[in-house]
Amino acid sequence: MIIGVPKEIKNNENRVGVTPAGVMELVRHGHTVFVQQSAGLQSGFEDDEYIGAGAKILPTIEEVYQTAEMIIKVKEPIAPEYSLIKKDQLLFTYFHFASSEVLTRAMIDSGSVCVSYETVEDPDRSLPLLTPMSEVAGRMSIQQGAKYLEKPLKGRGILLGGVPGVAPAKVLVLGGGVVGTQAAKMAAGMGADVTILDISPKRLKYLDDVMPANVNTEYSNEYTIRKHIKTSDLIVGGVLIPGAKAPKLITRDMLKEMRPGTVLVDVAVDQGGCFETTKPTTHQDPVYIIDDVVHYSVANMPGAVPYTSTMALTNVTLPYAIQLANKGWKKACAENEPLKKGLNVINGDVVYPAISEAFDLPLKDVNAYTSKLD
Ligand SMILES: NC(=O)C1=CN([C@@H]2O[C@H](COP(=O)(O)OP(=O)(O)OC[C@H]3O[C@@H](n4cnc5c(N)ncnc54)[C@H](O)[C@@H]3O)[C@@H](O)[C@H]2O)C=CC1
Ligand SMILES: CC(=O)C(=O)O
Ligand SMILES: [Mg+2]
Repeated sequence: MIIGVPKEIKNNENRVGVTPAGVMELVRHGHTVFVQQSAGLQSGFEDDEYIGAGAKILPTIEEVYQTAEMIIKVKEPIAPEYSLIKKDQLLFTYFHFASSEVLTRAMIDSGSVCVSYETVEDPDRSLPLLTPMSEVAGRMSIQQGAKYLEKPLKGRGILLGGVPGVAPAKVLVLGGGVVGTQAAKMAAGMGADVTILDISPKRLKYLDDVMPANVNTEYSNEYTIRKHIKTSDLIVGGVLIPGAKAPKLITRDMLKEMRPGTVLVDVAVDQGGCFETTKPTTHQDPVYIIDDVVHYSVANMPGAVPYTSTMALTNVTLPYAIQLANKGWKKACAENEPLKKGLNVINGDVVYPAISEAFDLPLKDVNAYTSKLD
C-alpha cells in the first residue's frame, strides 16, 4: 500500500504520525511510505533519518495527500486539509467527531474512510490508542494547573504542596480513568489534597486501593461536585463516554460558587469539554477567564511535549497501521473487533452510533461494509 505521512498543521502540533522506526517496519512489510519534508523535525526526527529507514520525502502536503492510499497522522484534519482528502482514501488518526459537526460533515462529503484512534476499543472497554496520550495529558494537567495557579498568571496564588505549617492546595479530578489517574498521581506526588470523582464503583474501588493517603475518592453527582468546587483550587476534567460528547458536569452558574483564581483544566475538551464554559484553546493562547475562574482547554496537550508523545503514540498505533496496510481496511477490521470499533465514517456513511446521535445523522451498520470482502 502507498502510505502518506503529512506534517501536522494544527497550532503547535509538534507530533508526527509515524517515526523512522515505524517507517522501517512498514517498508519491511512491502509498503511504500511518503513522508512530508520536515514532518518529524519537531519530534526530533530529521528527513535523513526517514530516508535511511526507507521513506521517500515529498516537499508539500498536497503531494502527500495526492499520492497516498492511506494517510497516517496525529490530529483530526483541519479546514485547509479538507479539500486534499480523496474519495476512498483511508485516514488513520484522532478525529473526535462528536465535538465537531463541521469536521463530521467534511469527512462525510470527502467519501474517505475514517478510522479514529480514540474509538478503537478492547473487549475490557479500554481504549488502547487513546491511553498513552491520556497519560501524557493527565500528567500535564497538573503541571499546567500548578503554573496557572500562580498569581502573575491570574491564579489564586497557591502552591500545590503548601509548605510546613501551611495547608496544601485542593485538587478535584472529575473522572478517574486514565487522565484522572495520572493527574491524581502527579498532584498527590506534589503534596496536594486530592479528590477523584467517578461514576464507576469498580473504578473507585481500584483507585482507593492504589492511590496514596492524600487522595480520596467519591461518587460523582451534582451534589458532590457542588460541594467540592467551593473549596477546590484546581479542577481537572477527565470524563469520557467513548465517541460521544462529554457530559457538562460544571455548569456556568457553578463558576460563581468558586473562589477567584480557581483554575479549571478541561482535558476532555477534545470531546466537547465537561465544563459548560469550555471552548477549545491553543498552546499559543491557552487560557481565558470567566467570572474570575481561569480556564485552560488546549485540545492537543501532548503536542507540546512531542519527544515523549510521538514515541508513546506510535508505539501503540503501528501494529494497527500494519494490519490496515497489509490487509486493507475491510479485511483488517473484519478480523479485528477492536479495530472495527475505530471505523467512524465510511464513504459518506456514519457507522459509529455516538456520532450519529450527536448530530442526528443516519447510522449505517458497520458490518454491511466489513462482512462484504472484495
Ligand atoms: N486535551 C487533550 O490534549 C487530550 C484529551 N484527552 C481526552 O481526555 C478525556 C478522558 O480520557 P481518558 O481518561 O482516556 O478516558 P477514560 O475512559 O480512561 O476515563 C473516563 C472516566 O470518566 C468516567 N466518567 C464518565 N462519566 C462520568 C461522570 N458523570 N462523572 C465522573 N466520571 C465520569 C468514567 O467512568 C471513566 O472512568 C477524553 O475525552 C480524551 O479524549 C486525552 C488525551 C489528550
Ligand atoms: C487525544 C488527543 O486529543 C491528543 O492526543 O491530542
Ligand atoms: Mg467567583
